[in-house]
Amino acid sequence: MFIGAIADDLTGATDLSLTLSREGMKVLQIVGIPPADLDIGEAEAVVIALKSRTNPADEAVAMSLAAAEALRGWGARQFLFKYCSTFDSTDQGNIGPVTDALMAALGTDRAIACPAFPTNGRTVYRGHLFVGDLLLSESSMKDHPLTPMRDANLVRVLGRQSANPVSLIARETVAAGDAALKAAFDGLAGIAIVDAVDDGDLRAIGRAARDLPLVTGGSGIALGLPANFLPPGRAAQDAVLPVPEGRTALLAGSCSTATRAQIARAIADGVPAMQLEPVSIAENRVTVADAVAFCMNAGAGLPPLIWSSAEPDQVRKAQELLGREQAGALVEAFLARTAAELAARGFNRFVVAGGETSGAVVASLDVPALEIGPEIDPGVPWTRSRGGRAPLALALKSGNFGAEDFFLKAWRMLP
Ligand SMILES: Nc1ncnc2c1ncn2[C@@H]1O[C@H](COP(=O)(O)OP(=O)(O)O)[C@@H](O)[C@H]1O
Ligand SMILES: O=C(O)[C@@H](O)C(=O)COP(=O)(O)O
Repeated sequence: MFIGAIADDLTGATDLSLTLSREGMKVLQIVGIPPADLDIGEAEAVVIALKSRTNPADEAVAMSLAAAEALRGWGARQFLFKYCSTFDSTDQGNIGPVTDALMAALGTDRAIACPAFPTNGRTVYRGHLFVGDLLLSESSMKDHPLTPMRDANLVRVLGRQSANPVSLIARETVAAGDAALKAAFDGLAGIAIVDAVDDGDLRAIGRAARDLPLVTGGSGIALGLPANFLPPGRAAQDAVLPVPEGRTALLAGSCSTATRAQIARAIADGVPAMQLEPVSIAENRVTVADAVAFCMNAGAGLPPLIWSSAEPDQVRKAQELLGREQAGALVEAFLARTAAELAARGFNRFVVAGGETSGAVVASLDVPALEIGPEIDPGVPWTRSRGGRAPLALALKSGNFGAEDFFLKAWRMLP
């Protein structure tokens, strides 16, 4: 096994698995910390999907170290810590503490950090993260329900989270050729934010990172890594998919701008939709049984959508009443229980919007591992469950990814 990856959320893990498999690697994505005796078969990359992005830092560190230990046991030659392309974190963590802990566990004094994902508009220039044309701090990420991002200077952001020195390797060095970039990596002490504005930069970073024990970043950082290990000319892996006939449910807990637009579009296109609201859940005015009945009665046409996504003002109000974590946890648990009940009633295809939401839903569905299927939109593949009670097709969408017609596009791709 070549690349051992630890992803801090489930949609991030599928995003990364898609990139690695398109670059030719045989990828196995595991959900949660695996048993030590799990057979990884012929996998050349193993991606362990955690749900550690918003946990207390010590929990995230403990989970990540346990995942690293499993990957080490399978002989990983290089470790990759995957976090969000919008660097979702707080001053307490978890990108810094987890990177520090992995560096210590791997016995290395250096690592690079690059969340760039140019295909989806995330670029890093002079250490500043851009989302499209906006600085991170001016993008909708400033209002994220769990990890509001109000500083675009990643050297500063990571500097507040990490005990290691944090420096910048600027675009000039990235563009100066492989030898110059490798020399910069060789001379590094601590963690370097690395600029990248296009896929060419990411491939150059990948080549230069060949000997680094630990690489961290968004899925883009994986573009150039497989070629360091695979024979030349390896083609993209076949996308697997077919699942038995069954019903589809659409579940949305992401409050991102993209997901809200996708919900509006799906409703405009005629999808039967039921809106959730955290305070109503807390007061038992809406129950899982209501949501299940709604889906069961939705008829044989377009798939039903259960959604909680709200504008920043509404999210703030719910959080003031319930607490930030409690509001999120209530919605996550509601959608997760709804999915489990639906799975028991013949639904075997789920489209889920939101990283934390997907983590909660998949945890309730008994899915030990995932195989990567065809891409729906950049960074979002269909996946098929491996192991577990019954085969499921799962499209796990990062909140801000996907075109406006994502929900029905995903649904229409299934046989
Ligand atoms: N109406 C709402 N009010 C408050 N929090 C909400 C609401 N709807 C969803 N949430 C919570 O917001 C969080 C969204 O995070 P996530 O699912 O990771 O989406 P994203 O991929 O956009 O980051 C989840 O914890 C979810 O339960
Ligand atoms: O890197 C990314 O942007 C995604 O892979 C990702 O991690 C997004 O997280 P969520 O928006 O919480 O789904």
